[in-house]
Formats: sequence, C-alpha cells, structure tokens
Amino acid sequence: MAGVFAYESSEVDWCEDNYKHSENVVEYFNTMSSFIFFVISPIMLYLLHPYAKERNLAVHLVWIMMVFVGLFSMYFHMTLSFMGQMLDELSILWVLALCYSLWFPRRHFPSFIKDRKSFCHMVLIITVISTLSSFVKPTANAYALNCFAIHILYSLFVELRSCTDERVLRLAWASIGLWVLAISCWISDRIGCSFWQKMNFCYMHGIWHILIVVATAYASTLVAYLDASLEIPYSLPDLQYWPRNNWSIGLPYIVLKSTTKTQKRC
Ligand SMILES: CCCCCCCC/C=C\CCCCCCCC(=O)N[C@@H](CO)[C@H](O)/C=C/CCCCCCCCCCCCC
Ligand SMILES: [Ca+2]
Ligand SMILES: [Zn+2]
Repeated sequence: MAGVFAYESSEVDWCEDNYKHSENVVEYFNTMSSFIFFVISPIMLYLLHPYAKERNLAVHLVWIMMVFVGLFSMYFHMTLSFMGQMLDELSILWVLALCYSLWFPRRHFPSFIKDRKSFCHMVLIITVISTLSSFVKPTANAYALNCFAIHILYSLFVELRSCTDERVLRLAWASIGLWVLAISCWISDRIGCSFWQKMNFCYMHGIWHILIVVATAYASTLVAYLDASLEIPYSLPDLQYWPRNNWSIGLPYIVLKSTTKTQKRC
C-alpha cells in the first residue's frame, strides 16, 4: 500500500528532467506551474457569483474543485507517485462530471432521460464506473480524459451552428484557440520529448497547465452563458471581461442585467 505513495511509482513521467532543481521535487517547473489553479479559481469564483446565486449555487463547486485539481497536480508532479497520478486524473474526471451535470443542454439529453435530475443520476453512475475502470489501465486515463474535450467541442459546434451573436462567437473561438494551443503542448510533451530535450526546453507540460486552466475559464463561462440564456433569460445575461471589458485579453464572466422574473429571451 505504501508503494502507491512512493516517489516515481507512477508509470507516467513527463519530459521535464527529474530532480533538476530540488531533491524533494521531481518535476520542479511542472509543480510550480500548477500554482495557476490557485490564481484563476478564486477570481472565477468571485466573477461567477451573481450567475451562481441566480442559477444554482452548485456552480461554485466547479472552481472549488479546480483548486483541488491544482493541489493534486502539484502533488503528482512533486512526487510522480501513483497516488498523485490517480488523484490528479480522478479530480479532473469529477470536475467534468459536474460541468456536464450543470450545463449539458437539455435538448441533447438521450431520449430516455426526462429531466436534468435523471441526467445527473446517469452522469453519476457513469462517473463511478469510470472511476473504478481508471485502475485497469492507468496509463490510458489521460488520453481518455482528453477525449471529453472532443465531445465538448462537438456539442459546442452543434449548439453554435446557428448563432450570430458576435460576443458569443468570439468567446467560442477564443476557447477553442486556447484549447488547441494547450493540447498541442500536452501532445508535444508526450511524443516530442527528444526534440524538446535537444532544444533544452522541456517545459511544454507546464505551459499546458497554464493554458488549460485559462481554456477552462473561457469554455466554462461560454457554456454557463448559453445555459443562462436558456434557463434564466429574465436575468438578461451578458458577457464581460475582467479586469477591463475593453481589453482584448482578460477573464470572461457573466453579468446579469436584471434579476426580476419578467420573461425575456436573449
Ligand atoms: C458541458 C460541459 C462543459 C465543460 C466546460 C469545461 C470543463 C472543464 C473541465 C475540467 C477542467 C480540466 C482541468 C485540467 C487539469 C489539468 C491537470 C493536468 O495537467 N493533468 C495531467 C497530468 O498532470 C493529465 O495528464 C491531463 C489529463 C487530460 C485532462 C483533460 C481535460 C479536458 C479539459 C477539457 C477542456 C475543455 C476545453 C473546451 C474547448 C472548447
Ligand atoms: Ca520527468
Ligand atoms: Zn500536469
């Protein structure tokens, strides 16, 4: 049992040289770059509060759980232990499950599902089964998790096919662009390590950490906005950027221009 906590007991090892900067931290830059989770999560918690208050306070769980993803990611890269790997991957799986439960559009529910409550039960059952299956071939877990992004992309494409709202489309393209950059870094670290070693630049996985957290902030705000437009249209949801709305870079969030329940669709 103690073996699962042992340093380097995971079969996964990222491109960054081990023990290069510290004898206690296996992958120093990968560990430190996970700090980004602790920066973005509280900001997103704060920015999404008005939407969460109106829609469902469970929305806050997304960014609370992202703090744990960051914590487990740090622990994983610090030790490269099997326990670290499983905590890192399973926490991502449960955040995804929560996002699907909260935001997956009703009209894409399978025909045998009648409401969001039954959909949440189905997601819970699938997540429990996936959690147990993740111990069968742990090296495949990260690849399986990345497949969710493909499904999210597909669902967004279906959802936004007929959308003409410039702000929504801009946010969708920014989310996709960030994810493409992020996944390129992740794959490049996995399969292009010898190249990066020759370049003496083995930091692609650390850069992935930074990009995927920002991509998650963008994509989750986008799906939350689409959800708000459908589920709480009377609140007149709108998209803005923090810290300044007119800056071309920033964190997106939802403002509610009204909270009185007079029906108006966006
Ligand atoms: C209707 C659903 C809407 C979903 C909105 C977005 C939900 C994002 C959910 C999870 C956040 C993922 C956080 C990633 C943490 C990375 C930690 C990490 O680096 N772990 C690695 C080991 O250290 C591990 O190898 C990585 C595994 C792959 C993780 C794949 C995560 C999928 C992220 C999906 C992002 C959506 C972007 C959509 C773009 C349009
Ligand atoms: Ca390494
Ligand atoms: Zn990582």
